Amino acid sequence: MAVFTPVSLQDLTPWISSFSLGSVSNIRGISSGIENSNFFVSTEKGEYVLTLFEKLTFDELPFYLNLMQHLARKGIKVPAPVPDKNGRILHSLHGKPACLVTKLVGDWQPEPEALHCAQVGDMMAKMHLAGQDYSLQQPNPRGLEWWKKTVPLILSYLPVKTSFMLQDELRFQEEFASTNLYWKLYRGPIHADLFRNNVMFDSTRLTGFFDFYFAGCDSWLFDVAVAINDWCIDPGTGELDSVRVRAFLDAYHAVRPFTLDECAAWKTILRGAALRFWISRLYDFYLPRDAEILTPHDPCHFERILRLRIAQPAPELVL
Ligand SMILES: Nc1ncnc2c1ncn2[C@@H]1O[C@H](COP(=O)(O)OP(=O)(O)OP(=O)(O)O)[C@@H](O)[C@H]1O
Ligand SMILES: N[C@@H](CCO)C(=O)O
Repeated sequence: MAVFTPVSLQDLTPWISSFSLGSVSNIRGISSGIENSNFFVSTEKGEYVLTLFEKLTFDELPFYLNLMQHLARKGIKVPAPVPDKNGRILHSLHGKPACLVTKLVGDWQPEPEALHCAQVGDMMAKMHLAGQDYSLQQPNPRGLEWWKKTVPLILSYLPVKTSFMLQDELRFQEEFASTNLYWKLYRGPIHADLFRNNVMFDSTRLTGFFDFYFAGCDSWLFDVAVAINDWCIDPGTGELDSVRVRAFLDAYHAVRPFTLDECAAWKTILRGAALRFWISRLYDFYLPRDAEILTPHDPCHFERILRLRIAQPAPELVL
């Protein structure tokens, strides 16, 4: 279930007249997704995706929408926000912030292979480089500051040993964030949530990254680590698959070579990326915002991944 705010063809007809897209012939709610209300919209000019933002505000959205526009203009495969006749990309519909973006062809890939991972690594590196001159700034909304604020809220729900492990890892990450090494890592706008279900493929061809609504400025390596912890694992165990890891990292490195500092930080950042989703999943599990709607993701999955990343040597960033 995902359409929280219904939109009818009658609602859309006057609304779409502020765009140069001709008339609208169809609107279909999209059933996946749990954050926003999404619709496929057919117009005389083609197919688009309409999003009504259920939580993000008018003040928060310019960072995300302008980033997508900036990246799309530089040839990065992402949905491009469609400007209206006055050039505006952020709108209002039924009192909610809304935008129209280009529709990506294809579907997400639930069982990626090396050829998928290589394309994601390649496009991510290109996206990081393209984001270097993006003018808006926003810290990663699910970065260290959010971890520090959120962990105390969930500790009381956890078995004592688990809560110790969570606090130990948070301390470890805080110490790392105070080192010179951490601050020497390349940083800029990152997607920060580039899981399998946020990348579209048309058969085996990558057609775009989407769902930028957790993006923020953080280390590029953190973006790589988030993706590796999802694209290159056995979902049953969390173990890394060396073939897919190599395909991803080599493709990224071929576009934007990893630095020696990044090699030194890699294991810690991989752990941090696992911690980030362990915390958010614990938070959604124990403190759900809309209990009747959300089916929370399994937090244990990322507890398992974190334990593995702590126990095992990290894969070589560069061979
Ligand atoms: N630009 C796009 N082109 C094609 N399909 C899209 C596009 N944007 C969204 N979709 C479709 O809508 C679905 C839901 O989108 P999305 O993942 O952004 O949902 P959400 O509710 O915003 O976030 P979440 O993934 O956190 O639940 C996607 O799985 C995809 O099928
Ligand atoms: N990708 C996240 C959910 C959306 O941010 C997760 O799997 O926990």
